[in-house]
This record gives sequence, structure tokens and C-alpha cells, in this order.
Amino acid sequence: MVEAILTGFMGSGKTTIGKLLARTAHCTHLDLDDLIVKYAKKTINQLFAEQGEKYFRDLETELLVKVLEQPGILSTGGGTIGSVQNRQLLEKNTAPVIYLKTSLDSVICRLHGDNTRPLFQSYAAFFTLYQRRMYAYEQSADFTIITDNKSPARIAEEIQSLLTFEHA
Ligand SMILES: Nc1ncnc2c1ncn2[C@@H]1O[C@H](COP(=O)(O)OP(=O)(O)OP(=O)(O)O)[C@@H](O)[C@H]1O
Ligand SMILES: O=C(O)C1=C[C@@H](O)[C@@H](O)[C@H](O)C1
Ligand SMILES: [Mg+2]
Repeated sequence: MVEAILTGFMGSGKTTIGKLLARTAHCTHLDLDDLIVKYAKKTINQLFAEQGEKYFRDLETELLVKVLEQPGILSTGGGTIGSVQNRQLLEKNTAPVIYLKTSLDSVICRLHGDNTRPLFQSYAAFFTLYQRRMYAYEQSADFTIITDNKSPARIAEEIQSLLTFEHA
């Protein structure tokens, strides 16, 4: 079973923080997007362009089921909490779900010039997606960490103290 699950919008730092947490805890970092890319042998952009978003989402759910059984820290994709099925899978799992809450301004700033995310295109579409997903992130979270104006190291430390406290 995974030990902690990171959620949040694109650019909230799930991959960055997951790596730091896993390094400190000497455990495996599991990144759902990476697993999809490795499994499909295609980039996320290619998957969206060639197979479509539905294919990507189905693969995401299939691999989420498997990865939740593995030991380590899991960084989900930004849209993993988008489906009811995925939210139920996270809910059923006993690992704490940590939501990296990040303002739209911060994520836009962090992702500036990055073209690896097919859903980071027009500002209007990004804004709508952000608004639409907020509730799902909040609802599926056991803990919420605000990441704006904090370094990845500081965020990882906050999460470590949270998890240590939880186990005390
Ligand atoms: N706390 C932070 N402060 C500043 N920059 C950050 C912070 N966390 C992450 N970043 C930067 O933001 C970018 C996106 O981070 P990352 O890939 O970890 O986000 P993500 O949540 O995994 O996104 P996705 O949902 O697309 O997988 C990277 O360039 C990373 O270095
Ligand atoms: O927010 C999203 O829908 C996405 C976020 C990334 O992690 C990837 O899973 C992909 O780019 C889609
Ligand atoms: Mg990521």
C-alpha cells in the first residue's frame, strides 16, 4: 500500500515534492504520469494527440489501481481526482491524501514556457479547469498544504511533520 498520496493542480509540485519526500523517507517515489508514459511508451502530449484524452484517463485509472498497492510515496496527475472512480479509489485507500493547494497565478508562473502539459494552453481553458476541480481536491484531501511562496524543501518538511505527528 502507498504511504502518502499527493494531489493538486498541474504545477502544484506533486512530482517535485514527492521526490523530496521519498528521498528523505528512503522509500520509492511513484509518479502516476511517469508510469503512464513508461507503460504507453509515449509522452503525455503524444497520448492526448494520438489516442485522445479518454484513452489517457482510462490508462490513468488502470495504473492507479495497481500503483495504490505498491509501497512508496505517490504523486498523482493533476487530473487524477477528476473522475468519481479515481476519487473512490483514493478514499478507499488508507494512505493520507495531501492536497498541494496552489493559486492559479503561482501555477501559471511555474509552468511558463513548459509545453509538456496538453491542458496548459489557453488561459481561459486553464482557469475553467482550475475552478472546476477545486472542490474535488478539497473534498478528497485529508490534509491541505498551501504551497504559494514556499520552497519545495519547506513544503516537504511541513508534510513530514504532519505525517510524523499522525503516526505519533
Ligand atoms: N514550491 C515551489 N515553488 C516554486 N516552483 C515550484 C514549486 N514546486 C514545484 N515547482 C516547479 O513547478 C514546476 C512544476 O512542478 P511539478 O512538475 O512538480 O508539478 P506537478 O504538480 O507534478 O504537475 P503535473 O500535475 O503536471 O504533474 C517545476 O518546474 C517545478 O520545479
Ligand atoms: O491536470 C491534468 O489534467 C493533467 C495533469 C498532468 O499531471 C498530466 O496527467 C496531464 O498533463 C493531465
Ligand atoms: Mg507531476
